[in-house]
Amino acid sequence: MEDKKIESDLTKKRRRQWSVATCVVIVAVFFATFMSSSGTRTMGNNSCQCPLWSQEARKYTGMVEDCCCDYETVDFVNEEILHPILQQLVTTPFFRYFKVKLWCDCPFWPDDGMCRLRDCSVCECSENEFPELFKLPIKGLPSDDFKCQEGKAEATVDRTLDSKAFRGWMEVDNPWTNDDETDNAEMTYVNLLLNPERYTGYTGPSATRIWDAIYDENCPNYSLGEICPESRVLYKLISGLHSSISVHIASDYLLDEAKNLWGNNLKLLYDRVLRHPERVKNLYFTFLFVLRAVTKAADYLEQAEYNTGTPVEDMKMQSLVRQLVYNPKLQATCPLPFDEAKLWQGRSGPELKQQIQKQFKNISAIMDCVGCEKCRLWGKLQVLGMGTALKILFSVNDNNDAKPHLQLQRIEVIALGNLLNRLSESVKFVHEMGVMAEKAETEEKSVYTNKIDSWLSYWKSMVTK
Ligand SMILES: Cc1cc2nc3c(=O)[nH]c(=O)nc-3n(C[C@H](O)[C@H](O)[C@H](O)COP(=O)(O)OP(=O)(O)OC[C@H]3O[C@@H](n4cnc5c(N)ncnc54)[C@H](O)[C@@H]3O)c2cc1C
Repeated sequence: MEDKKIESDLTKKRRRQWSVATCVVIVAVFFATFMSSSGTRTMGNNSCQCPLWSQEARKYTGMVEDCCCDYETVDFVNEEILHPILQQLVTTPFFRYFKVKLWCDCPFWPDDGMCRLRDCSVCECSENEFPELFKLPIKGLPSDDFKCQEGKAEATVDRTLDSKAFRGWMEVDNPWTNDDETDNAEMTYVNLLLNPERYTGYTGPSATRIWDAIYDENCPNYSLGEICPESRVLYKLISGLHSSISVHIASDYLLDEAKNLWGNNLKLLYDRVLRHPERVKNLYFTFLFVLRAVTKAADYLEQAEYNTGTPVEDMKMQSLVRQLVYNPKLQATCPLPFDEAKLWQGRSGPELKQQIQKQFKNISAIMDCVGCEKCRLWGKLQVLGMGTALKILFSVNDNNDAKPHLQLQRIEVIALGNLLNRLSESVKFVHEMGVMAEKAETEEKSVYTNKIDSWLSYWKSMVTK
């Protein structure tokens, strides 16, 4: 009898131990899942293996990889010089009107318009603030073609066309992009100030498909040995742009839809960018790359014709351009943000350039598949800006005969200026809010860890009872 009682006590204790152990395992699995819940695809674990670029270093000090300027200097130069100039520059009439083909003629798959918010649609350009020189009759465009936007008529863009090239500006196609920028058919004018790049609610399989296609396009299963510096540059530019878009979503997020309350979403900033140090590094890299293109084209940009018919604004703008491209502080601290001369040196340089140019062109074609009008606008603008930077850096050498070879279109300069501003904003936001976002994340995790610890202690005490 006594033996049976001891045995049943033991069985009960064992059962209790088993159930506690099972709970501990469940908790541990749950905790491990939580800790590793990045939920995001890094370049290291998808089909295109690029592990060389994801070397972890959580502190952003020293030289920006493949660049000639360190993180501290970039932050200083950006906050002291570039950001204030660029913020003013992009509000001028020259830079705020962008000519773009917004129609959704995706060459790869049917558009699936996944836009959830009205903020997805592009706003109309107001007639009276549009520079006179831009105004030309509408040419053969259906005004009621809303098939690729969620918004109603009031959310559509101004269809006024600009078939007249600005004085002093070339009508040349950008070899790095898919759209023919000299073709004014189906082009639309957009006031960028009315259409800020921010959270739009564009998410899910449609958005993922675009990013997947972009990465698959430019990083197609390179084995380790096949990764050349040029392909690495292209990957980093795309990743840096992706980081910048994510930063803008995080910095201007719809916190409360009912109250239409917009603000910072630091959790999103952490999850999508900060917790992946290589994405932050690629953002800085992309910023320096585009900055190098702008300073390399300094003479061209300084001498270009910026007449928009608003003399006071135009003079102010020209002065801002000079301050940007010939800035003595910038020249003293970061004279060569990126050294493009190191690329295309191998014997297969020309073929490689052609191949990478083709890849970038395809990436630019994918922009027509972005299922949210506003995202498509900024995607196209920034890809054109990037294409312009590539054109400046890789079509023109540093010899004295360089100038005659560089031919830029007005919209290329507008895209380049706006892209640099977007990247400058992202770098500033990451620098200013990064520490706070990381701290908030650590605190949240420690609250969670404490909860789990006390839970574990409770169960342990149950076992030993
Ligand atoms: C061209 C374009 C413009 C867009 N513009 C906007 C916009 O203005 N507003 C808006 O709200 N949404 C915009 N989106 C959608 C937005 O970028 C995201 O796709 C969406 O918010 C869903 O995010 P996600 O967390 O699923 O990850 P996504 O940002 O969609 O990323 C997809 C995958 O790519 C990888 N990845 C993420 N970031 C990087 C990086 N920096 N480098 C390398 N790999 C990375 C990750 O593995 C991730 O899972 C745009 C999308 C595209 C394609």
